Amino acid sequence: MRADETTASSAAVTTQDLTRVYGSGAGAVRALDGVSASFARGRFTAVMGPSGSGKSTFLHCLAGLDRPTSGAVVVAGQQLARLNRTALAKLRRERMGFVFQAFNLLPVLTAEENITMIAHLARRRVDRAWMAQLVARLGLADRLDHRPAQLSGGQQQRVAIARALLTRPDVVFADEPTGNLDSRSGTEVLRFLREAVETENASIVMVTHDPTAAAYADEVLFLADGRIVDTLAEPTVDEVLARLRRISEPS
Ligand SMILES: Nc1ncnc2c1ncn2[C@@H]1O[C@H](COP(=O)(O)OP(=O)(O)OP(=O)(O)O)[C@@H](O)[C@H]1O
Repeated sequence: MRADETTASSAAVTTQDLTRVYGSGAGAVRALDGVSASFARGRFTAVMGPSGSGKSTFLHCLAGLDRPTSGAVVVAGQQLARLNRTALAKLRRERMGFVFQAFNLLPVLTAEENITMIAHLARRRVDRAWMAQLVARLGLADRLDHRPAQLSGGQQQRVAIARALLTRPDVVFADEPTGNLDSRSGTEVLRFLREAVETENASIVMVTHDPTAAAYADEVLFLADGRIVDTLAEPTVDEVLARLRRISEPS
């Protein structure tokens, strides 16, 4: 356990009254409108909502990829708005992991080099035993010398997951991680993320449109018009669909 974890709350990420306004004047768009949320350590949370409800904006603000107009984001005990660019980049490298819909692997690097890239950037010694475990569990052992173009989409996403987990981040942000995958590869990815939560106490925040993917989470947050309008613990596909339908109905 890191020293600062002994005093930190059980939350991996918290937000307080998060607001993000794009543009100004009559054309201003309030993409987030006072979102306060807490993502506990060792929990898998899905963020859902209709198109334009603010999901991507929320994830980008949580991950320090976008600056909120007002309100606070705290990751690993640090308030992002108080960090300069260098400190924010360091925090992102060392304490956050990322899994994107488009995989975002470097094409010139092998699978192994992609997996270790963030650890190298963070000047961290690669934990070889942990890496071997990840690679074995993700079924990548015989693919480590391949470049991304030589891998299937599912394999590329599994490389991205190994990269995200290798540094044992405080939180993994996943943006539609199954959006580019067929259902079998998508299921493998979701099962692995679930397993990482169960066995490694990983904390995952995942934006998804897919109720099946959301059902792998411990909890679903529903956004509409930039606000949290509902939450669902221990989600099932049917209940997620019912809640989404309710949100989309005109009131
Ligand atoms: N850079 C931007 N400039 C202006 N408006 C933006 C910008 N990014 C997002 N928006 C607006 O903010 C609102 C929320 O967008 P956001 O992309 O966060 O929604 P979303 O729930 O992720 O949507 P989707 O499911 O379609 O990806 C939308 O009205 C969108 O048009």
